Amino acid sequence: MRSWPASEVPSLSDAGLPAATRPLSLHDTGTGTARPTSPDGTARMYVCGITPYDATHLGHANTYLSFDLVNRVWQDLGLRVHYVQNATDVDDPLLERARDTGEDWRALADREIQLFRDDMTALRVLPPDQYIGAVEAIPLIIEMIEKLRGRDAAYEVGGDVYFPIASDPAFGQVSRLSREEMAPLFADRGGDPDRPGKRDPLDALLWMAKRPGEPGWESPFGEGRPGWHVECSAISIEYLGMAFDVEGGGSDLAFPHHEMGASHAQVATGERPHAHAYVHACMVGLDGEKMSKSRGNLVFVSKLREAGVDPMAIRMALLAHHYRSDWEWTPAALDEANARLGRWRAAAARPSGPPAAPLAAAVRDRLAGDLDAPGALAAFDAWAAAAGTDEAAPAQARAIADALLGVAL
Ligand SMILES: Nc1ncnc2c1ncn2[C@@H]1O[C@H](COS(=O)(=O)NC(=O)[C@@H](N)CS)[C@@H](O)[C@H]1O
Ligand SMILES: [Zn+2]
Repeated sequence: MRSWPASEVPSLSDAGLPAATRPLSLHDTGTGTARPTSPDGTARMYVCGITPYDATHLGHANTYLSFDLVNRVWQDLGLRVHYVQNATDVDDPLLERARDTGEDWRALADREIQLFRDDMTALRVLPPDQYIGAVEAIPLIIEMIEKLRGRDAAYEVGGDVYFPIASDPAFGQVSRLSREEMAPLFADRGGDPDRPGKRDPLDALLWMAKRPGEPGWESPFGEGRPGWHVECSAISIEYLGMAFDVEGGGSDLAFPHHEMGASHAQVATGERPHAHAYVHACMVGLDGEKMSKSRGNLVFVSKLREAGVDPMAIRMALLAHHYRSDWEWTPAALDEANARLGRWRAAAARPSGPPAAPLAAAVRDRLAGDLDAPGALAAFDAWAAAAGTDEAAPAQARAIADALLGVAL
């Protein structure tokens, strides 16, 4: 599937600034600590994409923006980044929405994915090298399920195929949750713990036999459609291989999605780990609840853009929060971001300013420490508020805002 146009990432050394040196440290859910990412030459990242309906709300945007910072910091360190993202363009919630609205599920997915591409482009989120839909990945998914069957790590219940978590001794090492904590989350997030005939309530669906009125694809285990988690296992391994650097998503993906996906990948390949770090971004809320389709408390990037809001102000409003601390959206956030953007643009339009090398060092230092974007914004505030006579500084400051924060001044 087509991704979206990439905005140019300026090289800070071309702008006359020193090279970055501090490696990026990210909080890894699997170990509960922030650890330096140590890609060998090419940094490999898989970020779970949208299920294409209700795109792109500010929660989605906040998550993709967080991993855009990872991409930019790695590029600033001189690393090549291999970035892969999926789109879950066939799955229960999508088919339900299409049924509710009477729209063809493919048309719904296509329209929402295009909206997502436009919003990501406006927010200057760099595109993945491969943007892969679940439907186009079905041959890969079937291959992975065959591998699991070959390792006796798949079994049938009523025509559907399940993954036995007992086949993975390391199950639980991504989320580090107890079984008591896993059970309710599994039920809440698409699982079917109470289905009779399963060996373990937490066993996850790999392939669902075709239901009447639903799409289905041929497979060696009957006509049907893929389960959710196996889609990201199959796509991530196909394009990145095992032991890639970062698997990313919002915190609601740690369990079951990333746990299960890692388990499928590790059992199917017999290799470990699936990813070196599992990185999870916070939940953005509105009116006291996590912004989510089911609650309908959504603020859409496209609606703000239609209302004439500068996408750079939206980006700055999101960057004002640490990527791992849940927060609530308020209209005031946009006013503050607009004012801040105005101050930065005025400062970067001056004929001279304070030297920019210390600014580059401060922004890099803050971002390298588990993406402290609020700290990086504060460093830029300080530069913008100070006077100086360095005539190269304003252009260098613009390059710093663009390359590291994705903000076009
Ligand atoms: N309120 C929210 N705040 C922050 N991130 C959110 C919020 N709601 C959803 N997300 C994140 O946005 C991304 C897309 O969510 S989604 O559209 O539901 N799609 C999926 O989770 C699957 N297609 C992943 S394979 C996920 O990483 C999810 O964690
Ligand atoms: Zn995923």
